Amino acid sequence: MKKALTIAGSDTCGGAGIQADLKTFSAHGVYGMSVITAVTAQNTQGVFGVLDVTVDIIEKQIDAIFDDIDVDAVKIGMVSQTDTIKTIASTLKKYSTKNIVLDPVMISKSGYDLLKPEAKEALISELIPLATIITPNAPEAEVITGIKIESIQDMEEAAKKIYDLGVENVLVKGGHLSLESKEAIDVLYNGQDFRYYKSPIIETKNTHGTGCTLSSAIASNLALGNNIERSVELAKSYITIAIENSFSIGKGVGPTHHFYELYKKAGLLSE
Ligand SMILES: Nc1ncnc2c1ncn2[C@@H]1O[C@H](COP(=O)(O)OP(=O)(O)O)[C@@H](O)[C@H]1O
Ligand SMILES: Cc1ncc(COP(=O)(O)O)c(N)n1
Repeated sequence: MKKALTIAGSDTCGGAGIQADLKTFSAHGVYGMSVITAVTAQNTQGVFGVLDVTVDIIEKQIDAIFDDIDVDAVKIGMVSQTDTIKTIASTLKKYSTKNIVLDPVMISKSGYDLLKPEAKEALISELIPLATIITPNAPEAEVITGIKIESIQDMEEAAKKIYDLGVENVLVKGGHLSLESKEAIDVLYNGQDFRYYKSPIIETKNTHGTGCTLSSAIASNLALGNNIERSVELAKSYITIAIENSFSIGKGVGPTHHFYELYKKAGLLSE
């Protein structure tokens, strides 16, 4: 059994964060484990409070996993504040951690700062160099690079600039861009060439946790032994099916669908 770890925040309503990651791992037939960095009180309409877990307990959670269990892939999501970031980086460095997928979560769809603005520098200097792949959406790539992103060319320029910060692969996601092509295009850069992952834009308000789901699907596929290009391709199909089958559970932005049978039917799972 392959094993994946998510280091992220808890989302009470289950659409994003730790909960989305564990559902995604399960749907891929990967055993899921979690290190909780922050507890949020949120629903489909907003985030109403955040309690940051102490750095001592974050370190102990990471040690508890790695001292005992082989981890095939790690996904990092909401990291909240500078001390949390420094602790995650220094603790992960103690172990020969492979396949690290970094989703640089900054602002929730409902507009709440899930990363304190002053912690951006630590995310760039401490976590980016550890990552196998980073998956910023367009606004996050803008914050990291200072480049205004309105086109595929802008995404490519930002991907190159982020690559130069020391990460092996960069996937700039285009879900937030309204491109003339009416496609959701993600751009992957590996330091040499670009690859483009496209799907039709699905008209729905229910996109809570799409970034969390995509990054944990990439981590699942890396854990299963796929290379980066194939893992991103499979994960893009997974998130597209998850959004196509998204649904309303409250009054606001609903979650995507993690149902094993859907992915099996689409031929996305090996068994
Ligand atoms: N309406 C949509 N239709 C199809 N794909 C989408 C849609 N919105 C986002 N995506 C895809 O979902 C994934 C997550 O993207 P995005 O929403 O940009 O991330 P985030 O949740 O981090 O803001 C990307 O692969 C993106 O292309
Ligand atoms: C704990 C946690 N992690 C990440 C997100 C981002 O998800 P979204 O961008 O869909 O709001 C979130 N809302 N909550």
